[in-house]
Amino acid sequence: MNEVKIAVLGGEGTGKSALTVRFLTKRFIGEYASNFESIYNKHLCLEGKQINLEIYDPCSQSQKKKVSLTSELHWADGFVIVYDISDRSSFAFAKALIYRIREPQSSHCKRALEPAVLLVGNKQDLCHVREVGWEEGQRLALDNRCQFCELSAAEQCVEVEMMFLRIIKDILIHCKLKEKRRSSGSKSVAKLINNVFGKRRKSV
Ligand SMILES: Nc1nc2c(ncn2[C@@H]2O[C@H](COP(=O)(O)OP(=O)(O)OP(=O)(O)O)[C@@H](O)[C@H]2O)c(=O)[nH]1
Repeated sequence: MNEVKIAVLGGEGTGKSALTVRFLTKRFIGEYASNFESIYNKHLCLEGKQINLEIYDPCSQSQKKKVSLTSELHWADGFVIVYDISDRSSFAFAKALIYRIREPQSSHCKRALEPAVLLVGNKQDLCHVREVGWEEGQRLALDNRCQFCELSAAEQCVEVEMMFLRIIKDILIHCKLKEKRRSSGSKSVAKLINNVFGKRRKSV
């Protein structure tokens, strides 16, 4: 069983809960409790692999709050960073979150490889009052080795599902690479030990 942990982060009211609930229940209910944090659990089968998925949806976070993320960086295998395309300040907050995740010292928290990140421009149905261009989102993602998409939790069920499946697949690829590195690392340590003791044995 593969364990996959995703933290859904972003500015206040960007639609973190709407996206999470849409993925888990296929529904958009409009208003979501924002005064408590939740970890949702879901079992799924993806490309023949059994996955135990946990999704962390924090309680309402003030954008003025310091972007510390220490516990999230220890807990999560991947991040969905959400901004609202009709709210420029939420894009600035998403940028700060991505910079924090990509800081060199952050990668020491849980892993040898940097975590998977998917940047999401939500509320695409509000494109008539758009404040953040599609290209800006794409550029931020490209510059920081993130995946990117724009969608609407309110109007697009399939796209939301595809978005979560995309980050899960990305996390599984990262896990595979990590295992490969670990096993090739232990092989080279074994080789080194063998060389050293092999040489000693010869000289006795
Ligand atoms: N038009 C539109 N509204 C949306 C969309 N997604 C969420 N909303 C609305 O945006 C508001 C905030 O959504 P939430 O899901 O509570 O956002 P959140 O990021 O979890 O909010 P906090 O936990 O308070 O930070 C709600 O009124 C939602 O109905 C969307 O795709 N389009």
